[in-house]
Amino acid sequence: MNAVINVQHLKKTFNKEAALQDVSFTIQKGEIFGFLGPSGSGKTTTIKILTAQTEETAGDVLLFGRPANEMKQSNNRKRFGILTDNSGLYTRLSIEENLLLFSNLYQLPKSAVKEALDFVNLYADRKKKISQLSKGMMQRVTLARAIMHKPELLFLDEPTSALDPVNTQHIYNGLRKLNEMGTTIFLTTHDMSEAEILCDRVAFLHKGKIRAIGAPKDLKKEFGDESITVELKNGACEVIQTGQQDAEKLFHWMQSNEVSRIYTNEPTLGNIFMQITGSDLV
Ligand SMILES: Nc1ncnc2c1ncn2[C@@H]1O[C@H](COP(=O)(O)OP(=O)(O)OP(=O)(O)O)[C@@H](O)[C@H]1O
Repeated sequence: MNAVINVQHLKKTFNKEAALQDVSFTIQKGEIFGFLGPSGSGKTTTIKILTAQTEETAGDVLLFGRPANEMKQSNNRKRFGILTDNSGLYTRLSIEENLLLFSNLYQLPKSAVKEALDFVNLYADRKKKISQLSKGMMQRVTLARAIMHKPELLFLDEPTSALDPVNTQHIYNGLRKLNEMGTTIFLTTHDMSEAEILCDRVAFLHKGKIRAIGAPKDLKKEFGDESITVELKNGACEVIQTGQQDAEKLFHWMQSNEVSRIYTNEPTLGNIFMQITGSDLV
């Protein structure tokens, strides 16, 4: 077993209100794992517990086989990186100066700063002061800091929530490369297309409970029907099943050159979330 994260029966209450209820999951080395849920479902609370910023009320939380609170120890800090919305950047310093400070702290070579700036597409803006940055640029600087030391485990809380499509794509490519080099990634999002594009497995979190967990393609198979839609040249739209009976219909339309388009009726992760919980992801 190569579990990087192992969470069993995790519970967290704030003033007697349950934020997490009996949450269990494991994440293997090299996975990109997505925690999907609407606002208030408990995503950030989970990241805070995993990164020892908040204590659990009950349950077992192991990182690299050790209790999560040991990750606070200085010899363990280098093993993971965290991106949250609480930036902790020095606003009067430039982007580059902030990253240089961080690289010194972790005794990284100077080249790590350039690499991190390229990762988040900010090399040209490196002299800008943090106080002058847009929300999306700030998010990219925080991400640069989180990945700079090439951690074994990376926590990303809504990593692209403030980014435009071009930078979002750039970050996705960077995260894939980092993952190929061995970094395990735990990310939270309520963007289901982000989860589909990036994640090997996802968990659906709703009101502090995991409602489903699995690879996006397996969840789609489990919760989808096997129908396909056939659009005919006369404008009609026919939904047919993938069995013998409807195969004959399809054969007939194809033979008589009536088919304009064919597509599967695969549900999106958002459809599945709605089907399971009765509510939207946003
Ligand atoms: N420090 C706190 N004190 C009291 N309640 C809290 C605290 N932190 C979180 N909560 C509550 O716990 C629940 C889960 O919150 P959490 O921030 O984990 O949700 P989330 O899924 O990350 O939401 P979002 O997508 O909006 O960030 C919410 O009901 C929230 O109000």
